[in-house]
Amino acid sequence: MTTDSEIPSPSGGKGEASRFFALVPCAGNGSRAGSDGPKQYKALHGKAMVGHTLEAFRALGDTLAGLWVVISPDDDAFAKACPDFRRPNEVLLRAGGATRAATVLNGLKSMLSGGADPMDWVLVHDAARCLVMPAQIMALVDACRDDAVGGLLAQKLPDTLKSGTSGRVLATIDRSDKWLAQTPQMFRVGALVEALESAGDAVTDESSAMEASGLAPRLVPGSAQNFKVTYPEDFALAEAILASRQGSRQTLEGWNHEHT
Ligand SMILES: Nc1ccn([C@@H]2O[C@H](COP(=O)(O)OP(=O)(O)OP(=O)(O)O)[C@@H](O)[C@H]2O)c(=O)n1
Ligand SMILES: C[C@](O)(CO)[C@H](O)COP(=O)(O)O
Repeated sequence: MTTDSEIPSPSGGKGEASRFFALVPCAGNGSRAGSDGPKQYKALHGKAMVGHTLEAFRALGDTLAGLWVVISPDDDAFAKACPDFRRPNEVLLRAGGATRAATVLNGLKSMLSGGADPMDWVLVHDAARCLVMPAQIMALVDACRDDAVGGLLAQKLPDTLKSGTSGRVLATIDRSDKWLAQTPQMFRVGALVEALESAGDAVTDESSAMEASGLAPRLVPGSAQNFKVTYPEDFALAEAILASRQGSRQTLEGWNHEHT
């Protein structure tokens, strides 16, 4: 593993002038969620799940140079779910792949051909992680903008951790160094493309690809509320949390007002 202290700071690129892009993979089927159609289009608290996700990124305003969404080539739901996704810095790409990694890689390559610099940062975030808060995204940006590698939101394990087989416990695992990986995950565009190209389709997140390249991404504490809607019971929980926030958390000012 290469760590921060062993890696030279990026040089030869834009340095301080690097921009920040967000890329939202939105081409999954949601098979574990058991809903009719892809889960990211299910309405929660009056809006499609992906609409809540995009709202959190829009709240960053000028911090983001571009907000990219990658959908399936045959998607017929996004336009109805997010009819206002057409601001000057918003890009919709019909280039979803067979795996999340393929969808992300397709999006990143288009981003590079569309003028992004390899040294620009990209924040990759699941469409299905619709409870992310603008302040959490900014916490990741602030923690990683001077980092040599980049990093991800992640959560320490709140429960005792077991390994098991055939429905029986094998052992209790030391959880002191264990984290649940969340998104956004933030890396330099060029480095992430190279890492995903060599890691292949099997990696389930961007960090895994960077790790396979010998790098050690920074772990930035997220929160339990930034969970990925995955199973049928997750919809009700996400709906209840969105309702409890009463709309104001989706601006940085609103979130700060509520939480300070
Ligand atoms: N080929 C794929 C698979 C997933 N995703 C996206 O990656 C995120 C995380 O994926 P996850 O929810 O785990 O996967 P799904 O394929 O949507 O669900 P499942 O694995 O249950 O089928 C989601 O926003 C999903 O839309 C994608 O863009 N392209
Ligand atoms: C990227 C991710 O959300 C990090 O936890 C997750 O790995 C994607 O979901 P999957 O269940 O691994 O496909």
